[in-house]
Amino acid sequence: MFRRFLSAAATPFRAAATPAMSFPLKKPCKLALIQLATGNDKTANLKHAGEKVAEAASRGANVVVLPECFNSPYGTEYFPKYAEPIPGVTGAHPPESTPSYNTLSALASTHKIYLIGGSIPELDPRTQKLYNTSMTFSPSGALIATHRKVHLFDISIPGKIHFIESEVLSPGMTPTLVDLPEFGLIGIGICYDVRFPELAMLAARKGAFAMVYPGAFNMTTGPVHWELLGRGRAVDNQIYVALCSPARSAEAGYTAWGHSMVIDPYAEVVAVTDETEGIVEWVLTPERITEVRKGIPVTVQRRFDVYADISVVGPTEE
Ligand SMILES: NC(=O)CC(=O)C(=O)O
Repeated sequence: MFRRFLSAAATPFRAAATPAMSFPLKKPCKLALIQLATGNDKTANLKHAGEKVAEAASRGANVVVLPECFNSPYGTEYFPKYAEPIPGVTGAHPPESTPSYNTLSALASTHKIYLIGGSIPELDPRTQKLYNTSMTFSPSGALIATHRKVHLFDISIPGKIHFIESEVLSPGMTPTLVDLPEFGLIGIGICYDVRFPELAMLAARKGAFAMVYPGAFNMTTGPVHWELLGRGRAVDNQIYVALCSPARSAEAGYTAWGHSMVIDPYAEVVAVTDETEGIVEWVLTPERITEVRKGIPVTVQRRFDVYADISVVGPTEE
């Protein structure tokens, strides 16, 4: 199951096999990706995120996305210090212990937007485990989904980059599909999750119109893989893909690649920025999905007599 759904509108993962998905998106949806400049001061990061979310909302965004670890520097040494519990996921918590949740909820309700709050280091007080977790809020400020990064970023390229998230983080155990009732379903992944086609495939096969990945690629992998992976997930599934990075900072221990982008269902990069702070916007339309799927009808040409239907097999239980 997609067990991290929190909304009544949640769609069980083991729904009937995907129906024809001609209209996964119900109406045009303006998406804004905030390539946020962040630093070491959590309070300042939250305030600045608020300013940029307000800016995106004032330009008519329906769905606003923040980057991975938007409230914290990206590094295993920082996660324990910046981690917070998430109300509703691990019970009730005093407001002073959940500033990121409070800020995101208030921003979503003030601006009447869906807010995919990048990710934050999450502390589960029941187990003392830490996760890299994305929260999604509805326009009423309700938390409607959380996604704990399923694939932890454990890589070692000699002389280039060594990063082992699993030294301090635990992996999430479920894919995440969130229902935005006016628009449709969106799948959420975090950064390294984009390297695993299965999450996007599962979401698309369940009817998602987009995969959204808050992410922070780096100066080694970013130039070669960031766009390639995003376009791969888009062309495989004929869905929109959004990649939302922090802005690059010369002072940060981890140098983010930047280049937040929106990719359309034909795998074209339709909106992109450089490495500096900025907002990437695009209006996602049902017509574009329909046009692409009509022209290249892979969504109805699959051969489940030759290979398994992953969306019916589904993920293993936690
Ligand atoms: N930071 C990540 O999770 C992933 C990344 O940078 C990469 O896959 O490369």
